[in-house]
Order: sequence, then C-alpha cells, then structure tokens
Amino acid sequence: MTAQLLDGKATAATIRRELAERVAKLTAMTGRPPGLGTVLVGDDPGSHAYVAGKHRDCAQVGIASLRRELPADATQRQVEDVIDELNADPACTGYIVQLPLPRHLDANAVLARMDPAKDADGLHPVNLGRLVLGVDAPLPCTPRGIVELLRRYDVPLAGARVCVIGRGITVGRPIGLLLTRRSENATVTLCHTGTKGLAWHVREADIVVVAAGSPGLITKDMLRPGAAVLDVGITRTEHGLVGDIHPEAAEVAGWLAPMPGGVGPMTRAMLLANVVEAAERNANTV
Ligand SMILES: Nc1nc(=O)c2c([nH]1)NC[C@@H]1CN(c3ccc(C(=O)N[C@@H](CCC(=O)O)C(=O)O)cc3)C=[N+]21
Repeated sequence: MTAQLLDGKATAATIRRELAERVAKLTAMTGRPPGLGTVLVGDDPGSHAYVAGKHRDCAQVGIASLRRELPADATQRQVEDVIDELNADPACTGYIVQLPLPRHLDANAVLARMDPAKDADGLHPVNLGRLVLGVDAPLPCTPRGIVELLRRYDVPLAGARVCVIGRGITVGRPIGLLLTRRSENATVTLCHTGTKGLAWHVREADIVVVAAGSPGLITKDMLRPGAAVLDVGITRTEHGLVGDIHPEAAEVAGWLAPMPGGVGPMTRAMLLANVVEAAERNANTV
C-alpha cells in the first residue's frame, strides 16, 4: 500500500482561484483591494523566504501587499510603532507579525497590541480566547489549513482519533480546539517532548499531525496502517528542508501530507482567506 497524497500545493492553488473571485468582487464594490501587511524583524533567511512567498500569493489573488521590515536590533517601541501604524492604516485589512521575533523582544506584548479585527494569523490573545469559547474569529492558519485539507480529501473526521505531536502556539496547541468542535467531532490527544510512550499514542491514531520539528521522528513502524499522516515539521539541514515524518511512512499510511507540498501551502492559503473574510466583514459594515 502506498499513501494517497494530500496535495496541499494543488489544493492551495484551487483555494487561491476561489479567493481571487471574491477579491475581484470586493475590489469592484469598495474601490480598493484588500491589503495584507507583514511585519518582519531581523534577517532570518527562513522568515524572509516565507514572507516573500506570502506576498507572491497576494499578487496572484489581487490582494495588495504592505511590507514592513525592521532590523534585528529593533526596539520593542519601534516594533509597536509599526503595529500602531498598521492598526490605523485603512489600506491594511489584515496583517501578520512573522514569528519568531528576535529574543530581546516581547512577542506576546506585540501580538496583544494588534487590532484583533486585523489579526490575519488568528494569534491575537482575544482571537485565541474566542476560539476556546467557540465564538466566530479569524482562525490560526496552519490548523485551519489542516482541517480544510482533510475535508477536501474526505478524510473522515467524526469520531476519528487524532494524535497531535507538538504543543507550539501556532499549531499543536490550537488545532485540538478546531478538531474537537461539534462540526469536526474528532477526539484529540496532544503529545509533546514530555509524553511517555509516544509510539503507543501514534499507533492508536486514525490521523497523525506532526509539528514537533524533529526530523524523521515518525517512522512507519509507529503508524496504524491506513492512517492519515500530516507533516508540519520543517528543519533546515545541509541537505535542505526535512520534515518530521520518515519517508518510508508513505508505505503504511493511507493518506500523506508531505513536507514540502502539504500543510505549508495550505497555511499560506488560509492567511489569504482570513484577509478576504476580514475585508468582507468590513464591506458589510461600512
Ligand atoms: N506569524 C507567523 N505566522 C505564520 O504562519 C508563520 C510564522 N509566523 N512563522 C514561521 C511559520 C512557518 N510558516 C510556513 C508557512 C508556509 C510554508 C510553506 O509554504 N512551505 C513549503 C516549502 C517552503 C520552502 O521550500 O521553503 C511547503 O511546505 O511546501 C512553510 C512555513 C508559517 N509560519
């Protein structure tokens, strides 16, 4: 058996085409395209590559780009001034602060200063709180992209046993909140570096989401045959980017979202979706 590809690259391209139509309508109706802002601090090459990708995506769907770049030694005050400026700028529908920020900066204070209505990443504390409460809010892009990918490939979610590995704030921590909503109805176990018997948890699962940042962590012997496996890990090595799932896992899995070409492109597509939805909300209230 070899796993069916959960093709995030192709699915994201479909979603961008769907969004482009909504952007065209919005632009005609309001006289101005939606705008996505990015705040990038420092010179991490990975972060620069991701942000460049986000602006390429914007150009494709007709969303305007607002780039803000600050040096690695920027002060908290300088970063917060940029936040204030984007909050006030009517051309900026939504924006993101690329994480991680340099260590001398207080990322939580920066996120909390954002206008929650402009939070394209769904990482503002108010929006994470709304997610816990089950109130409508922009959703974190990677978890939303994973649910969307599973839905579009008809991977059964209701009653599914999902094993999430990694407790990071962008993926592992919030994804359980989406998957355990009544509309998804999955059962989620959150594993992390302190988990005893990881292989046992993985073996129980119908769906495995790996966001640990540990190359090749999940091997084929750990998986339930036929399981859906999604690789969210990205580690930069001298041989290029490596995911958390060992390549041989494809022999046992029923579905596989590989890295690259799986969850990453979906994350970017959901960022665009959050901006388009914010623009639609604004258009309906003004
Ligand atoms: N505020 C914030 N929001 C984020 O959403 C955010 C962030 N900070 N910091 C870093 C992580 C990482 N991230 C990725 C998104 C897409 C790909 C992606 O498209 N990857 C391609 C390959 C990329 C390549 O080749 O370099 C793929 O998997 O096919 C990767 C990584 C978003 N992040």
